[in-house]
Amino acid sequence: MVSPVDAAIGDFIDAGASFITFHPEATNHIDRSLQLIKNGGCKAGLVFNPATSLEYCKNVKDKLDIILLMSVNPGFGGQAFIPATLDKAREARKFIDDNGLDCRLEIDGGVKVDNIKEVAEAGVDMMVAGSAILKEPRTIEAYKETIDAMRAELAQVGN
Ligand SMILES: O=C(CO)[C@@H](O)[C@H](O)COP(=O)(O)O
Repeated sequence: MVSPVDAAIGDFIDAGASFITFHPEATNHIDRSLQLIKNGGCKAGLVFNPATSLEYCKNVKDKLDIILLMSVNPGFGGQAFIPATLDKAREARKFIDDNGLDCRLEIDGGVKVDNIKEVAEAGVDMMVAGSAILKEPRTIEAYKETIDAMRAELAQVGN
């Protein structure tokens, strides 16, 4: 979680970012921060901590290219997935679909082989997985095995 938001946006644009997201509670002017990102040619979005309401989306929906739901309290990898995030994902998916938005729905935190299918079934289309993949043994083969297992789970979505 970075604050102040607006001062950092230019740095990320200059560094070549394609998507820039920020926490709504970290800026004084959500609409202005989203506009700054879009004016810089990047896709823009909001990040929601587990206890932060999706209400912030309502008045800026035309500027949202991505909604990112934190499924842990940000800080470090290896935390357990917070199950209530699944309801929040369903709520966000409904908001995106009801408003006909061209907006990705991402989740970050505690995503593993054994919950990635449930996450996708809640309407999420981008997942961040850290410790599930980057664990011992730290080999390309081991990483691939986990990613393949995740892909196999995703192929079962809806079954
Ligand atoms: O930034 C954060 C949490 O602060 C996340 O990106 C996690 O680092 C993802 O790691 P896992 O929860 O998958 O281990």
